[in-house]
Amino acid sequence: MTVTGSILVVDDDPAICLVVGEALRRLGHKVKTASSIRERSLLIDSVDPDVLITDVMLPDGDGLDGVAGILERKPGLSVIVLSAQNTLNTAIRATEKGAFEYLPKPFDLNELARAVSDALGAGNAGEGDQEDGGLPHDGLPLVGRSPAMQEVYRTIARVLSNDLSILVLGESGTGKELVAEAIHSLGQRRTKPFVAINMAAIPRELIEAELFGYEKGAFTGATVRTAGKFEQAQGGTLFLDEIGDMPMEAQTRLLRVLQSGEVTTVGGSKPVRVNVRIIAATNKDLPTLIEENRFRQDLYYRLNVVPISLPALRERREDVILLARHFLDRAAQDGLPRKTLSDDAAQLLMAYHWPGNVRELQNLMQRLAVLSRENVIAADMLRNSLPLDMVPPDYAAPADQLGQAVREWARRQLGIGLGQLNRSLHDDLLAVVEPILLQETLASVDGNQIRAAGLLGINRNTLRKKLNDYGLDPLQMRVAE
Ligand SMILES: Nc1ncnc2c1ncn2[C@@H]1O[C@H](COP(=O)(O)OP(=O)(O)OP(=O)(O)O)[C@@H](O)[C@H]1O
Repeated sequence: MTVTGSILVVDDDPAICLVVGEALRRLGHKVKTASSIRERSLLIDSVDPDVLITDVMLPDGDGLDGVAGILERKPGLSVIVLSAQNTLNTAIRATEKGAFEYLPKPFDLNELARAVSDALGAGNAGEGDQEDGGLPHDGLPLVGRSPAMQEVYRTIARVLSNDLSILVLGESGTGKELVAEAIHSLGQRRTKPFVAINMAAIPRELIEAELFGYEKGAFTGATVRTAGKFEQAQGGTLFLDEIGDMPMEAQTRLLRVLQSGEVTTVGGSKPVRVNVRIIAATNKDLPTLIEENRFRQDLYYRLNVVPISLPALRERREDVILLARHFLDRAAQDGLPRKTLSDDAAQLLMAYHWPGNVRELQNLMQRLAVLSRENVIAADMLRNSLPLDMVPPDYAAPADQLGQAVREWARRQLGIGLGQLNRSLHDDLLAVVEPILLQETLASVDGNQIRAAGLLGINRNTLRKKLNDYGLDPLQMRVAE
């Protein structure tokens, strides 16, 4: 049975209030709406909602400010935050303020409905410390606004206030170490050390000595007692990179340390208590390694308490340009000449397969910042720098491809005699291509209808009407800002 409740929706976009309000009412909830912080404050006591859904950018201020205060007065309330900013920063702030859920715009109505129903089932389950913990929000390291990255940000925000073990998964160069550093530097252990060790980069026979330390004389060359990475990370975070490459014997020892919370150096006998948060990472498929008896299942369960999967760059092409510009900006901050991307270069970057993921993109941008003589990086320049076999040969002529597709479509329609039916071929074609154009444009500006209308060269009302005419029912599609 679905639990229903009373909900206050706060958003300055009347369309969102309308759409969200309607959708929730249809599910049996009682809904009131407000368009500003002032109105929210006026209604919060009279409506006394079970769930508050609030936007962040409101006309009279930041919608997150004041949330902690509201929760203090109404501890049973659950807050769902909506935001078009889609950054790690917003996800973290929302969690810190005690929000139950954070939904980046454009969001899916089903997702919102599920969040509301979870919130009603749970009461306020916000894990935040209800106050601005003074975290270093500026210069957050992770760039990217794709839905997949937003999921990553949400998980990061949820693990900052606890010590759960994290397993970061993803291809090489997707940012696994960066995620580990972000969790450390934003979390409660940030004043203590962050120590990283790469299992694939250390000779197998030295891994245990590196991890657990060794006593003087434990082996040839051990001239002084040396603390291992566990001891070095005392109080902080230990990042175990390429964990899939760890030899079996070392895995057994690692498991024992994790279970007992104590390390004994190689050649030593006195255990030392250690308090470290473990973040492991791998680009290998650990369940397969377990089947092949190359990875311990019990260790896997211990490490994989919270998995974070980083998508390959080719699976989030919408982040490519954002990242490319970020790396060009960074190069400029480092004193290199400021470079920008031409439109065709941007298209080529989006079309490329990026086997080396973000690292490959970063290296390419740094190289171009140094080598390119022009201030605007052109596609030709990229063609010389990227392995050509990886670039789709037909990328350069999207307009030609579209023309060819239209030609084939028109011939097919005419061939089956549609012209004699009482229908308009012109409207039929528009009905195929225009919704795609509208949706893609909206998605590229995070659902902001004003900006989308600007890019399309039509006014906002026309855009709204078209969305309506094409049956792009805002109730069915992702909600725009
Ligand atoms: N989302 C991102 N925003 C900004 N920079 C990023 C992002 N992801 C990765 N990078 C940069 O790309 C490079 C590679 O990232 P990182 O070393 O974290 O990847 P990795 O997955 O740990 O790679 P490997 O598996 O090879 O160790 C780094 O210089 C990192 O700063």
